Amino acid sequence: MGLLIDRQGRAQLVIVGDTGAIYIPELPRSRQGTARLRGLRLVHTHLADTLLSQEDMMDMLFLRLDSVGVLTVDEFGGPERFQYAHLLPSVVSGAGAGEQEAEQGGRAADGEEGENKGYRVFPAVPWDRVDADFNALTEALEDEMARALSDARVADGDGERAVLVSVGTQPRSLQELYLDELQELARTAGIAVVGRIVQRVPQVNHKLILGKGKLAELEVLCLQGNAGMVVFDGELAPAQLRNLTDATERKVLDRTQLILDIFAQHATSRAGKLQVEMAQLQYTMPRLVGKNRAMDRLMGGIGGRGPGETKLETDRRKIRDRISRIKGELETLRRQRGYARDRRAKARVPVAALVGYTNAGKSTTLNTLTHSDVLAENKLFATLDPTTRRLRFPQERELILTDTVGFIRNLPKELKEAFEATLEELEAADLLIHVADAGHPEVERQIQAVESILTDMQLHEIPSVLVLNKWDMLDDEARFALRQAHPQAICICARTGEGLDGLSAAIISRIDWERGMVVA
Ligand SMILES: Nc1nc2c(ncn2[C@@H]2O[C@H](COP(=O)(O)OP(=O)(O)OP(=O)(O)O)[C@@H](O)[C@H]2O)c(=O)[nH]1
Ligand SMILES: [Mg+2]
Repeated sequence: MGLLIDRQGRAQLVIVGDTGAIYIPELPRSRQGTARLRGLRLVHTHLADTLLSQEDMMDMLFLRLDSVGVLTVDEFGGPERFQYAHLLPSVVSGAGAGEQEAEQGGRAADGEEGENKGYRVFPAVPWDRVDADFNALTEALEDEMARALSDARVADGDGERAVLVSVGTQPRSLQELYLDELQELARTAGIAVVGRIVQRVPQVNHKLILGKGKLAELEVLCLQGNAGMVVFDGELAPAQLRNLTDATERKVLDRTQLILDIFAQHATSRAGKLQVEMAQLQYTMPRLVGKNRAMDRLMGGIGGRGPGETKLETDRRKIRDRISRIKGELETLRRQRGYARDRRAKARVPVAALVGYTNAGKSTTLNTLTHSDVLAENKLFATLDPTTRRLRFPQERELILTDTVGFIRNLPKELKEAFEATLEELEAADLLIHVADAGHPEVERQIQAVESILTDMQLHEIPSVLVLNKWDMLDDEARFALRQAHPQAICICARTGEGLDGLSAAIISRIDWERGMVVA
């Protein structure tokens, strides 16, 4: 038997179960999102002499109960011992706090094992010696939660707050690296990350991705960091997105949606906006079934970016129409760009294109080389539209330098298609200047990712120069190692302009100025 008791001490619900369990019906959604407790505590009986179980803890977590208590019953139905537990307001630090398996009933009572899971379990006492003021306890808890919350607000502004999750078959260390990148993406999108979960599994659970234990851990992190959003690394299938949204009662995003969101924020030109809208529509359409609050965001939530809220109500047919109209318009823009390219080709002005991982310093390099003022900032995908500048060398030599959208590993397929027109600029290039961020811990992996994308796009035959940028961030040892690994590379500091003479010389020497073509 179980009672759900409100803060005035009134029983709101009486639940009668069988010998093994009670089933708590779906409760109305909690007030004011995630910061507060539900205002109900559960007291229930265990017919055997077992104390609070893992199941009880999960109920407390998922329902955000003020507390959960158990009363054990002897063979004659008389009360014996009472034990209770409540959630902890402190922010659980670090990921993977709970690798522990589900505990069996009774064990939770011993020791403070629950501490790092975000709840506290009190020792059992005889039922007539219970001495706890549940209201005072709850009040103190909510106070502390509110305080932790406002501290966090001060620390990271008022953006949305999210917990990042990676579940996969890859080694944990690799998943951590991917999460680092996801965290950078989140930062760029204006989302504060309040927790991370990494789990290595032999096989990913198709329905929910996360097992029940991890889902509980996620709930703890969200609750304590007051996160209204969960971001998964990788792509979620439509059904997974729905299941996770239901299970967590929070907005659920995957990496692709996050990238699309950033693109939507950064798109400025007509073509850029259309391309992003098309990618969003293509990715969103199969995910439109059912109610998913992630769509609020995806479909133009904050600040009205993206295709806009009203489109949410439109049916698939309209979306399909919209996609084909956008395709038409993009085709026109693409043709116009083609003409411009043809003119340049006729004039025999050689073209060099800056390519590279996002945030490597492509725009900064363009700025310093051509004394321009293109937007360069410490954000991923700051540049979406190709920008061209003329670059003059001595002896009347001149070339066109193009800045392009950055690459990222596992570039979502929808984006690749949508940005085809932009990336077409690259096909016409005589020389690719591959800018890499030498100061990034993952520089080698990023260089490889860029090279494999170039191969994918069949651009690997275009001559290229590797540029190791942000050289200023390295110590001598790191410089030596990188030089060894890439003897042909040109080391520069685009911010100060150091090494750019070397880059100019390399560009000049790679281009056949008589024919406007590159020396093979
Ligand atoms: N320390 C250091 N930072 C640099 C250097 N060059 C660029 N940066 C910084 O790196 C960040 C990214 O530079 P961008 O030029 O915007 O990079 P990008 O490759 O155009 O990036 P996206 O367009 O976002 O893909 C900025 O904060 C720059 O100030 C450098 O030589 N040294
Ligand atoms: Mg840029």
